[in-house]
Amino acid sequence: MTTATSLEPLVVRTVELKTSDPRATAALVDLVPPGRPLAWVHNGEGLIGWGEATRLVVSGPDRFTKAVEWWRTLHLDAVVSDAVQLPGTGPVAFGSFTFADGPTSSVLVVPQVVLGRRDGRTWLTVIGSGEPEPDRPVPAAAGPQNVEFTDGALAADEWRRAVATAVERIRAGQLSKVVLARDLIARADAPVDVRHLVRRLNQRFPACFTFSVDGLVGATPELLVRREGDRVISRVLAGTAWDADAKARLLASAKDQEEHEYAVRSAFDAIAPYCTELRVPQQPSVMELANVSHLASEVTGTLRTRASLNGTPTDALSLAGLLHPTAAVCGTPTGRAGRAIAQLEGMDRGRYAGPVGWLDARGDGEWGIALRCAEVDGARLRLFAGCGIVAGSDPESEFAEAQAKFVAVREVLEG
Ligand SMILES: C=C(O[C@@H]1C=C(C(=O)O)C=C[C@H]1O)C(=O)O
Repeated sequence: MTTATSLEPLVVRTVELKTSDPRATAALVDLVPPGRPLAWVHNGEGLIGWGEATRLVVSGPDRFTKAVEWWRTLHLDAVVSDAVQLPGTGPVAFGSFTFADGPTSSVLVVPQVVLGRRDGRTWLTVIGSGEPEPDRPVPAAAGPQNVEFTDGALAADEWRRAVATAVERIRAGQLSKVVLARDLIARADAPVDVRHLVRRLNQRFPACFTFSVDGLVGATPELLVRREGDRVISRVLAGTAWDADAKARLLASAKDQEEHEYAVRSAFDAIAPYCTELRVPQQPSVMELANVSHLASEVTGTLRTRASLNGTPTDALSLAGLLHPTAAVCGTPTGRAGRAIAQLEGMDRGRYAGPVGWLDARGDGEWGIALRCAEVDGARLRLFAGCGIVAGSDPESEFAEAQAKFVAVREVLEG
């Protein structure tokens, strides 16, 4: 299924903001507009968007290729004046894609106004007729008062049993790894202001990518792919600990190293054919966050020219489509793991664990994996957390791991 709003040629203009402009010095997250804002912020830099010039809604196994084609047609027809010429200037689309190939909707949204920051430079892009953007930081948004949490699709015990079934299947040799997730429903006494979530997540997890796209809001540590020109990078995470000595325990844990290796291998294999060189560190490092720590590997490479690939697109979104789903969120082998997820989780993941990020007209962009996030629908939120299951997994500690991952969003909702 594909639907798109009008395909009138877009008129796009990017200008750099003077340092005297208050928007050039305000924190990006303080400028995020109310409603259903668009945002992608990391270490104080990134993009935020107002309004909607046009959108694509797409689903199915070819959702990525359809979206790439739609975006290509849209920006090729656009009339662009770009005085800044950096990744993220000129026409930009924010996107959030489903984990699964089913009928649930994925979206690309082209805002009317984008404010971007990189290397201390701030720019403003107006797309179409634009709409007035705030000329100063918006007052802080209040957090929700009373929030109640209830189980989502599976109660705690049912989910532990699903993990036990997965472990049995793995030990029986049916597959090597599967990532099982669960959802949690939160109800606040009034609609939740997304700006509050964005600001608090960014404050608590500055090294993560804080995102807000069409009601999906979170702070993910996992960068599926960043493309800048011919440079490509994927920060693969898998293997988690959350107690004292997490770092030493992770580096010494054979089970976590195994989980991690599957994820790195899947990312490497997906993009190696498109690269002239692709490097993987010999040993993973440890990424320490406020709630959990992960084994992490940065896979970095150089893309082949498009001509040498017979015209195969290697824009950031095409690469995200090739990489998705890595074994960090699906499993090994991919097909069997995907089927086990559909059988055992008892829910539709929606856009959780799918690619979320942005794309420009050069094909540069950043796509994270939508983790540590919630679908926000007024006063009701759906939170997600999952864990990689291998032969050595124990249902009780996987449950505790999922709880530790939920903390990211729970904390900003509760406090
Ligand atoms: C699936 C999630 O996280 C993923 C699974 C991890 C693991 O199993 O150790 C670690 C990081 C992520 O790749 C999640 O946060 O929901």
